[in-house]
Amino acid sequence: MSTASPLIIALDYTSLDAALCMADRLDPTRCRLKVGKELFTRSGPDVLEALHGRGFEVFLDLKFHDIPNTVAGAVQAAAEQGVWMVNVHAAGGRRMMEAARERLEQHALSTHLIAVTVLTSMEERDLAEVGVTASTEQQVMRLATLAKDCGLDGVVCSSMEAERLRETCGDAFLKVTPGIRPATAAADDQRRIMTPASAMAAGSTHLVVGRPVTQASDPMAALSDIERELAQG
Ligand SMILES: O=C(O)c1cc(=O)[nH]c(=O)n1[C@@H]1O[C@H](COP(=O)(O)O)[C@@H](O)[C@H]1O
Repeated sequence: MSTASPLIIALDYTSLDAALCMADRLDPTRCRLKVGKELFTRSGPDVLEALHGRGFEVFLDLKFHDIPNTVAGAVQAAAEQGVWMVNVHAAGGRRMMEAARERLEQHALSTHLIAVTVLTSMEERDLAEVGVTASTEQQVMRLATLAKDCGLDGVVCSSMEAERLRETCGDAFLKVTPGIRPATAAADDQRRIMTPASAMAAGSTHLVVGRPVTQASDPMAALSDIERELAQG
């Protein structure tokens, strides 16, 4: 089932049962789901089959970062399981991203391939500690431009960079933005955050929302609140 909603709900759970319990409270016509490292490492591909069976499109967020041949193989494996979107780390470089994109093309796989730029949990001092002297924005722009040049469909970035990315990379280049927090929600471990409506206004094409929905006492009500905020602009 395809949805026009920009919302991607992060199923960050420790077991398949817990993830499916949440999926059963959500509606595949109103959101997509994201499966990340913890859930996938625990459940394996079963989770993808179960979510696809419930009609959800799935973003498999394993953030591959390895030598080109290994990443190309992993991206192919993900796409062959029918996921809607898969990601790699742009810091893996041109040859890695091109190999992944070419592998999808060779096998006529239509899964969206996007690249993580700078994690939304990172600030400038975190970048400096790993030897990146550029500002966060400069580093995001550098990696996003490289990802676009390698033929990727878009990037994961914070909504704080989405506006400049829209100017540089255009509307069609996907800007998938985590670090989304309704005004009343806690920031948790996120650093570069925005409200859902501001993130869309800034040029995000998709919003990744985890805890503000999955930890809410009524997740569907929390999702409806976000939809209402988005409709009001
Ligand atoms: O690739 C991601 O999805 C991602 C990239 C990033 O820079 N920051 C980030 O938070 N994420 C993911 O987005 C989700 C955010 O969840 P919440 O902070 O609970 O809304 C988590 O599953 C993260 O793994």
